[in-house]
Amino acid sequence: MTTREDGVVRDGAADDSAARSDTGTREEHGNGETEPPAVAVDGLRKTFGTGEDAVTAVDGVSVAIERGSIVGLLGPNGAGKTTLIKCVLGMVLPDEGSVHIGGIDTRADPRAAYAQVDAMLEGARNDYWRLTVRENLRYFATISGVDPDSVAARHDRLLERLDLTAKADVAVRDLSRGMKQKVSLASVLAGGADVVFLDEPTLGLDVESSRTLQRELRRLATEEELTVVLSSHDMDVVETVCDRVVIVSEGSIVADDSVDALARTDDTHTVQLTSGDFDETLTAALRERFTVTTIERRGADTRLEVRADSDDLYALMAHLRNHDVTLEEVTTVEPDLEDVFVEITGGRR
Ligand SMILES: Nc1ncnc2c1ncn2[C@@H]1O[C@H](COP(=O)(O)OP(=O)(O)OP(=O)(O)O)[C@@H](O)[C@H]1O
Repeated sequence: MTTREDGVVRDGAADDSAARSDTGTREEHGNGETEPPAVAVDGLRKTFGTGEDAVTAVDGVSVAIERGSIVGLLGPNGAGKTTLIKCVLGMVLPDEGSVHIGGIDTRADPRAAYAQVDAMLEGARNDYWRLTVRENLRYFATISGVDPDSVAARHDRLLERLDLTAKADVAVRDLSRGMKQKVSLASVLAGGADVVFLDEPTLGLDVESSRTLQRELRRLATEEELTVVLSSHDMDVVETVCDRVVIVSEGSIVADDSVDALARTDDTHTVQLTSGDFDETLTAALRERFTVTTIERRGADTRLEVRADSDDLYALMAHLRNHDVTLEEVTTVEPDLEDVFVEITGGRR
């Protein structure tokens, strides 16, 4: 494994089947054989400090991540995402629990377990700025234990797909911030790792570059079975690129499902109500009693946006009936990941 954060290098090692174990869920394959998950975390716990100052950053987390999937790790600031990732990568020693990568116990045989893992933990700052883009890819392939000549075609493809071909022979220090970020990602992928951990990979990227990067991650997951664990505060990125979302709050997993399934479990609805009968007194009364998020004048009409669970919605409609309000239009807004996240984590970002 090579992490871009601290320069720690654990190069590839011979597979040690003695270190493989059956811990963690195994995936069924068409031929009836089972394959261990790409990453299996079981009962992971980590507390920093002692006594009154103790902070339990990871509080008994268990999760299995299947091969070829992109999993988004979300949570408010301080939820424990970074600590969890660092425990999985062996950069922080957990107090309890186990981590298996491709079925290999990371404590029993860390070299074999981490041989196919790479990570970008702090964006662009870990590339070698004096080296060109292509030299960086060759360097990171080499320290992953791969002969760079054997993956030259792969590097060309990566550069092309990330719109970096024209910059291949330019020193990284002469690139824009967004391009440096893309070089960082290309470096993480340069050695052909099976599992990559990406912390805020799209931070600072313009919309086009962010989309390019998301497309490439999806392609690698679908075509090459790359497994990606991606932590981000950008809900749109997570919603677009991830197969599955794991939400962490106060050290524990509070939700773990596909974006669609999470949206379906959200009992809070956003409704837009348009009427010519919303005068100031009625609007003030509604704001007092319900969660009115937007008030918009539209000619003679007013449109209110209200967030309400089923009980509130019933009470709201009764209230409007009692005040003889004629509704011109009622629209229900489908909850997006942001709504679900706010609901689950109590509004913390
Ligand atoms: N080395 C450390 N020593 C003491 N406390 C720590 C250490 N690292 C993290 N913590 C604490 O553990 C908790 C979880 O922090 P962590 O960085 O894992 O959260 P996070 O979800 O990654 O947050 P963010 O989204 O802000 O990056 C926080 O309360 C943090 O202050």
